[in-house]
Amino acid sequence: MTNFSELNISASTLKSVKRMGFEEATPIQEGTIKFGMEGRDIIGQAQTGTGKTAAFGIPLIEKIDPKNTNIQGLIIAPTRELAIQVSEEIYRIGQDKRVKILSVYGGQEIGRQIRALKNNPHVIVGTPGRILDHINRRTLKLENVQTLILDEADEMLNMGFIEDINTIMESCPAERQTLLFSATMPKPIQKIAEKFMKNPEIVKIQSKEMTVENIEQFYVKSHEREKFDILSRVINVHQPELAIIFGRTKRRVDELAHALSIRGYIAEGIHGDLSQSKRMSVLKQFKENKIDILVATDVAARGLDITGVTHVYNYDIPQDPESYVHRIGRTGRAGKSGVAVTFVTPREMGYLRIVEETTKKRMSPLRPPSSDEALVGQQRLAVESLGEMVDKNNIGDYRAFATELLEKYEAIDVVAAALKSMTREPSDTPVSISEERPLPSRGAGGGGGRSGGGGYKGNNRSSGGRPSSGSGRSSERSGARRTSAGARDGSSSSSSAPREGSARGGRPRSSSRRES
Ligand SMILES: Nc1ncnc2c1ncn2[C@@H]1O[C@H](COP(=O)(O)OP(=O)(O)OP(=O)(O)O)[C@@H](O)[C@H]1O
Ligand SMILES: [Mg+2]
Repeated sequence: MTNFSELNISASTLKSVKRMGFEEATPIQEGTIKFGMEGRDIIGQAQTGTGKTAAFGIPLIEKIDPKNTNIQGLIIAPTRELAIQVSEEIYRIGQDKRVKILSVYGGQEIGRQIRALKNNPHVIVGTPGRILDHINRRTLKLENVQTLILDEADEMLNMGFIEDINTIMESCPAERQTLLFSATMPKPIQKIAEKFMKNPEIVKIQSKEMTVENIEQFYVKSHEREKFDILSRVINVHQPELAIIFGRTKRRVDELAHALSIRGYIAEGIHGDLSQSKRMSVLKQFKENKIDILVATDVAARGLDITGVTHVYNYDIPQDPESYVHRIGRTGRAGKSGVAVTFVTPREMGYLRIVEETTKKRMSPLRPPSSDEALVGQQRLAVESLGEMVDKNNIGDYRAFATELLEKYEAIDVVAAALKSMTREPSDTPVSISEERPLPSRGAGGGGGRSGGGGYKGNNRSSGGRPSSGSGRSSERSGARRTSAGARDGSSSSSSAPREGSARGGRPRSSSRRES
């Protein structure tokens, strides 16, 4: 472990980093900060939650000349929420040097951004679509950019973003430093990356597994129709402090959030069809623990750093192993522990094996808890809360009523009744979750896995092909049967499983995560 003071960083940055509570550099920080400060191009890969933001943020801030009024650094991130989060962390790192940071992303009034751009920020953090928009309006001048950073680099260089990234790169000087970071870097994408880098230093923090050790990983094999009830029971037993449930489509997320609310959980959904203000308010409430369960599409899978997320549930197994790595990486961050549970239908077992092959980590089978076990979980929670209330001792106002009750009833019955009233008893209020089309079937055991680049994203849908303009989200929405959670698991004959925003106007599927 290296202390930041041994890394030759300036006094002002050191002061900022100390204020952020960082003492020792994490391995990726130790491995890249030196090269970054030497001006080298870097591909940095390290597990989720291990401090990659500061690994690129510190050398970036070190190179900024605050007296120079040009934009000197550009960071591109795949989602709006991540752009905001990264800009906040970079701001903190550059605070003592008085570096000006501006984030630009879709869904925010452009006029406001144009005015802010006139304020001479030194660093821009943004999403590709909005950055391009500003380039086209000539409101963003990138000819003095010295450092270009792609956070979640493999996602940014994936089919859906690559054209935009190319155009943005062309607006930056050829003589610049380029830094690429991600927890995953499939070989074909790394090859693309190396083409526009100059002799990059490749820093991969080696570990046995691609996912962090402190996340316990489970899977539950279950039919589509059983998933929701099992999920509720598992949640009742786990009693997560904060949980994220990932669903495959926006409709799925809406329905799950609604169903969880009906069953008494404090849950909200987040996906790309919501207004930006709604997205931000949901995330804020989740960070402030006003929401216990965030239900999300992959829009929340990458980079988001939310303290206190103890559990991640994949209600649907993700199609790409990379997506799995990033989703479960929302827990177990910065050395904390976490639990991840992935639901998999019998037909999708092949995907589970491919995930395991990629992460080099086996998931343990999780036996679905019985409803009695789920009830015991909730009862324990009530016992704990009651005990805490007694310990806090601010119940004086209730003592007289307690005495009144105890004159009439046995003490044990009174306490039992209090516990019952506090227990969220497993509810069987009917909920409605539409069946999701299963992923294209894949031989259990890997079925050849991911050969070359062929397994990566848009290319691995050979059985289903690209969704044509007719097979996108909207047709899926209207076409799918709405059934109650207890309805039969109708196996769909379709081999395509559209994901968020896919096939809008016939675009290739991997443009699904594009945002402006
Ligand atoms: N040296 C450090 N000491 C202590 N905490 C740190 C250090 N560096 C980063 N952190 C904290 O660790 C958390 C995770 O960092 P960060 O979000 O940069 O991870 P990441 O590697 O980018 O993860 P992901 O792959 O999910 O994007 C943050 O809360 C960050 O403030
Ligand atoms: Mg990150």
